[in-house]
Amino acid sequence: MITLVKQYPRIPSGCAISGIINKKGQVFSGADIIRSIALMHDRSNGLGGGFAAYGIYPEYENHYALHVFYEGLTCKEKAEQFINEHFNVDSNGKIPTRKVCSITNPPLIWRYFVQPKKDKLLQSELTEEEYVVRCVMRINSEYDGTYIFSSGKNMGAFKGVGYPEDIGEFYRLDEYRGYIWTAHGRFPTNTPGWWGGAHPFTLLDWSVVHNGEISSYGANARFLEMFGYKCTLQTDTEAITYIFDYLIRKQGLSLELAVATVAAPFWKDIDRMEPAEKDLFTALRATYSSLLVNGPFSIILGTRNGIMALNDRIKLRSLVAATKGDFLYVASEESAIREICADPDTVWTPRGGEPVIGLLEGADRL
Ligand SMILES: NC(=O)CC[C@H](N)C(=O)O
Repeated sequence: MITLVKQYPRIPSGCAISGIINKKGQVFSGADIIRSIALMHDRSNGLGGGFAAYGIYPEYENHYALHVFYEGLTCKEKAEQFINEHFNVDSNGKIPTRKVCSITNPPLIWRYFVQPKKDKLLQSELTEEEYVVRCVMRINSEYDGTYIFSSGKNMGAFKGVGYPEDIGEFYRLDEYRGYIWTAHGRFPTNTPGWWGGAHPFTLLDWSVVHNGEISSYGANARFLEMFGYKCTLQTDTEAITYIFDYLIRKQGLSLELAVATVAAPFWKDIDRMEPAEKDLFTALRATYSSLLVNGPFSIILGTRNGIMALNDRIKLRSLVAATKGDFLYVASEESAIREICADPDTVWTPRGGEPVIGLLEGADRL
């Protein structure tokens, strides 16, 4: 019999996430997070892998570390004109990589440690962070073949097309030391597997890795566009990163309220709340109705102050958490935690919509 249409198995729960924080801020190498995400190899399909690491650039802790993909040298020349016009570049170079057989056709991957040019910043009448965000958005939307995929301080994203353990090897992450590491193995849902589309998605110090699919992407992206965010990377997860930046940095919401916006309680639950709480949650849902994230998800949000893992309200994706001493671990599967922490103090599966927060000692908010 001739089969005209090849039937590929669809594995809707594919994608793996993992995250580790040492709450005392002690740094450790990327080897552990690579082992953890590698254990979940079969949850990805080789079309994306990536990591976010915090605390890795102590010698440049007051600089924004721009990690950039270029499709070629012409793109680099053009974008560098813009970068040099807007920033003082104190150091730059190729991000060190090693040859890995399975990683083919990488773009040019460059890193710049920069600070905004004082006069430009003054002229712009923006806060420093907003200035950086606008520059990132401008490059990513107006400069063909150029993508700034990381723009935080003392942190960095490392990502690409491949299995996550190979991407970790490629970027030599065993040679970096950070106090927070998050990782992602991708099984793309509706969009292409390309270098810019791999997770994490970052902006300033925010990073997000995500298992799931956002059915509200269009509504979310359109709302974000009104405030200068441009979703250019073709993966739904990008919008989640900008939503947290918008709600927490620009709107000044607490993490709890941002969570209540993204994974809002059901109306039937709001109806049963005490009057003051009911008013608050009603106002949140009404004001930010376009920022409700619909569809299945488990995510890990990273910032310099800690991590937060969160499931959609009805927990349509797996998420497990564990602690051991000063460490908090979160991952799609318990085995991925036990691979690097054989004997955790506590292990639990968080409920839908209930954030697991790992704060750095001394930090009062994420
Ligand atoms: N399978 C997944 O969880 C995919 C996550 C996300 N939607 C992506 O395409 O990258």
